[in-house]
Amino acid sequence: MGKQLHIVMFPWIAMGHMTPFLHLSNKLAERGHKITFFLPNKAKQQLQHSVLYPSLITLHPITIPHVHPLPLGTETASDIHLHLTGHLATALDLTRPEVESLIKGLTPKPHFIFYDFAYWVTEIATELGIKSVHYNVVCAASLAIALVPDRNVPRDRPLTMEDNAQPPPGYPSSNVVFRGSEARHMLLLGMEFGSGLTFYERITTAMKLSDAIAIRTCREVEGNFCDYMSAQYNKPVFLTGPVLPDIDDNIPLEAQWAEWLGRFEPGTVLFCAFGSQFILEKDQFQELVLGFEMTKLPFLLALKPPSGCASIEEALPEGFKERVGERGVVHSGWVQQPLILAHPSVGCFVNHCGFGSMWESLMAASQIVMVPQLGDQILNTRLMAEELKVGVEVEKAENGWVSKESLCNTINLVMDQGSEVGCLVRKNHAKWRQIMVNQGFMSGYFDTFVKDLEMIMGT
Ligand SMILES: O=c1ccn([C@@H]2O[C@H](COP(=O)(O)OP(=O)(O)O[C@H]3OC[C@@H](O)[C@H](O)[C@H]3O)[C@@H](O)[C@H]2O)c(=O)[nH]1
Repeated sequence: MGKQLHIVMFPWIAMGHMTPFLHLSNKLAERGHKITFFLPNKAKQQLQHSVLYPSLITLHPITIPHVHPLPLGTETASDIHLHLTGHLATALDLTRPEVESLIKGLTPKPHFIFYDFAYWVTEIATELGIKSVHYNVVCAASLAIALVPDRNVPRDRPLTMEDNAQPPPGYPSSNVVFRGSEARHMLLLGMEFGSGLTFYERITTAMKLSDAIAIRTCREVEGNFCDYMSAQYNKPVFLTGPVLPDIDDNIPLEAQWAEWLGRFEPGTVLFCAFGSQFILEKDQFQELVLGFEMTKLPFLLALKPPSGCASIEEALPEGFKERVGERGVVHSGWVQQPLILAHPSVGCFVNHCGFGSMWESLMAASQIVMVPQLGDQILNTRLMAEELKVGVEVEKAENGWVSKESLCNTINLVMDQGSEVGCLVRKNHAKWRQIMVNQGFMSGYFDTFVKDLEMIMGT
């Protein structure tokens, strides 16, 4: 090993950001590097068990100040409704004095600070002679389409749908784009996100001030978007690869799922999960579960209770349980998604194409059906469905509604052994999976990433 690096991690205070930053920390610690990770206290309790190298990784709690109108005790994005998130960014900015004094007190002096939303840590880093790396946990395509200097986001008026209709000049794809009313997902760019600055200003400033941009992706999948980012910001773009946690052979799949999945033939079960964040509306939730019922295939759905419902039971359509019997399970708790995907009975993964699930679906053997909900998930889906052609996106109505027929037809299309589309995505998926599971693929990315860091350390 070369020199031991000391790296400060300071991700945006949302589980979808802190978790991949911690996966990255584990990979760096695996190679002997030291990590100091700043995060709110509750998140520390939740993530502590995922620290694989406690002697090298220190989770350091920081206090999130109270900001009106956030509920008292708010610490992360999971504590609040999406529309309040901008105020949480104000709270993040108010941690600056604490973060600054913590960084100044660290020994040995850190070599790097990895951050994403806290653009101001770059000023602290520069003053102390520390390099700053803007680490991105979403696909390069979503950065390239939305968060580059050449995107025109007016300051003097609200952003409109027309502003969002076209990708920025030189954007390298006509497939990985928003279509029609999906452009509404870009309206966030012009919204205030923390006191006195928009989301667009926050993130583009954060990237401009960095010594390097790092992205959790790989060149094989997103090389053209990474090159575009590098040209837009005129700085190096380092890739970590997907950084998926290794499956721990000592932790088996929970017995209830192993037993239930074991009842079915290989490749016949539908598994569905929509990530850690998104909550469906009740009518859409019911429509989707009816779509699974229509397929006549066995299914395991790991879904949160829909909006306004305290439990899954109360949300299920009338007579649903009696009709599907033992063939279908709708579960509201957390399941071990990677282990379920590795089970031979699972034949199709219906998912929201969050960035973590996207990589996990590529690594799994099952067919892929995608129902994206949020902006970056739509672009991930287009990458998978239109560029790599490894899965199929369920067709939505213009207002975003997914009908049970549309879901059922898409699942049947990929599950039908004789279907042309099913065969094509199966073949392409097998090819990509082969590349990704190849020993050395992930570790090769990581070795290069560490070399990249060492290279800029001396500059
Ligand atoms: O029941 C579950 C659900 C999810 N998971 C795991 O939780 C992770 C979910 O991460 P995803 O990135 O797919 O989705 P999330 O919705 O949680 O993430 C969020 O941040 C990343 C963005 O790309 C997403 O758009 C955003 O929603 C996956 O690693 C998945 O394996 C479980 O282990 N069990």
